[in-house]
Amino acid sequence: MEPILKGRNLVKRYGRVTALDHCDFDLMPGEILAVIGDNGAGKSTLIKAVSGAATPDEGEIWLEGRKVDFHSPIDAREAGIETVYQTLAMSPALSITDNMFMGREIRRKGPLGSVFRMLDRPAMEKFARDKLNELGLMTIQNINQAVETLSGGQRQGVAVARAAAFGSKVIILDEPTAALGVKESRRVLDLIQDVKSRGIPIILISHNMPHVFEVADRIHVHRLGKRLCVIDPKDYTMSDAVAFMTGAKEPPEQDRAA
Ligand SMILES: Nc1ncnc2c1ncn2[C@@H]1O[C@H](COP(=O)(O)OP(=O)(O)OP(=O)(O)O)[C@@H](O)[C@H]1O
Repeated sequence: MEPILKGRNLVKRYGRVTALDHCDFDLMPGEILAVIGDNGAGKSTLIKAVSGAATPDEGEIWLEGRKVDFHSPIDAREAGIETVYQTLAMSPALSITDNMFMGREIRRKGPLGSVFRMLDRPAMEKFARDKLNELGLMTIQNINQAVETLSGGQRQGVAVARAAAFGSKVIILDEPTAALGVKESRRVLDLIQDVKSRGIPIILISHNMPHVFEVADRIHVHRLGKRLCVIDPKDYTMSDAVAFMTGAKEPPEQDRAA
């Protein structure tokens, strides 16, 4: 099976710091791939490279077997890679519906839409409601409620629903549970599984080992700017993973990345 998203030999330097040092990366279709690593290992830089937020100095990125060259997050988004950052890009004062669309609004049919740019609000509200429903997020009562009135978990839910709604091929979640309580984290983990069950692969960056071990199919361990190994969470303990991450222990040969 070919990876849906693949990085080869990625290098990114910031002055004297090499944040990515000939790094490889593979996301397989339909999987949840966790990316773990110590602070400063280069996880965010890797994610920025595959999501268009940073241009690598060297190396190649392939999406569905085609080489891609992203110059901005918009390029990546248009190609089907949606990133949900911990600091959610949402407008708190706007409604859930408006936040779901942001730049992709449905216009009225005919000249009212094309000339006067009038929005088809009923269609937008229906779409938003359907999408939240599909993902079991209808604890949200009112689709026209401002996002600032939602709980942290619900906001994360809206952001993930937005990513899942627009035909994404890959969803990247950066520390989705970091700011959440136990119950809200639970909801977000369930939501991640739901998105996976729709066939959309997910890259999950997280420092939370129990969460990683609960949902990930494979774990990419990042150390010193590159992929050290990829492990199956069923074969290792959380303390093994942390030991690989920090360099306290070396992974066995068969799991080492080339
Ligand atoms: N814009 C930048 N300018 C200069 N140095 C940077 C920049 N972005 C990242 N770095 C450096 O690159 C290295 C990798 O950083 P990165 O943020 O990718 O690590 P990380 O694994 O995501 O860390 P954390 O878990 O702490 O978020 C670090 O040494 C960091 O200081």
